[in-house]
Amino acid sequence: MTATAFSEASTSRFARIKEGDLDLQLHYNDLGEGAETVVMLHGSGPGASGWANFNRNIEPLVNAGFRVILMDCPGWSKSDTIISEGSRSNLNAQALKGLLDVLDLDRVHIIGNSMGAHSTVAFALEYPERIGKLILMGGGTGGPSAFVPQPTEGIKLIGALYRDPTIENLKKMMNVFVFDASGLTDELFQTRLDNILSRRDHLENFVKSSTINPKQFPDFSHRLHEISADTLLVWGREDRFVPMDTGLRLLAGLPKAQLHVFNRCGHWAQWEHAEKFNRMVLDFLTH
Ligand SMILES: O=C(O)CCC(=O)/C=C/C=C(\O)C(=O)O
Repeated sequence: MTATAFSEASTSRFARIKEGDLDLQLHYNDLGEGAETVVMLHGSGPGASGWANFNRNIEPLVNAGFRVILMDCPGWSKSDTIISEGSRSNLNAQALKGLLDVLDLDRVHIIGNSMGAHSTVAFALEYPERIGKLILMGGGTGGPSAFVPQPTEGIKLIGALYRDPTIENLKKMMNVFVFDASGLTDELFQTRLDNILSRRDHLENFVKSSTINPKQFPDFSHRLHEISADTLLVWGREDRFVPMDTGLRLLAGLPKAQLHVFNRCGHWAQWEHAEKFNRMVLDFLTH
């Protein structure tokens, strides 16, 4: 399959999941065919989606013979909206379990970005028999940084954009996402703003959730030793959303972890350093 052979629209799918107390329609993109499947979980910014976060990372995996599933978490993109009163990491993990059951997938590799990485750790703790290898970028535990005041400037900008979704606030947030903002095009800003404004219910419910429970992503540090999966941690040295020392804590706590830190890189390592990131991921998954 080549880069032009698939698009968001042609790979867009919906599934009804019933998992515990969740009864939701989830949106996902389904690409490629292969005995092994890689699930990608996006971050928590307004307008995020599997496609928005990972569109630079799908093709090499599909070409290498993996099936790729991009799950849009409850409350994002074309998935049903939700108010999260407890741990959003566990809520997303529960939703993923439901989706894997519907798709009849026993065991998957997971790539999680930020909130997606927090959710991957929750999934690995809840359903250890369902995971292969893990790749965590800019997240994995909601624990505090030892060095950077919290909430970080990036997380504050996410909150401002949720409350007031203007192009100005979007640009402020996205300029902090990356180390080098020159790659952010007007088209990218506009696509993201369209995503944001198309689901006001998601924005309102995110703000409600954060008001009910400001700690949506619990600190899993004390349970990291339970995860026996091979894990690749990837961080941007200049991450202004989830600071790099969080990656060091994951490295210390996860028994089979290795860490790669990109310099000249913000919170979106998979986008800013896509080529090298893709090579590293393929090497990690196939050896
Ligand atoms: O609050 C946290 O720890 C997670 C923040 C987070 O998930 C931010 C992600 C941002 C994106 O990658 C995005 O919106 O595309």
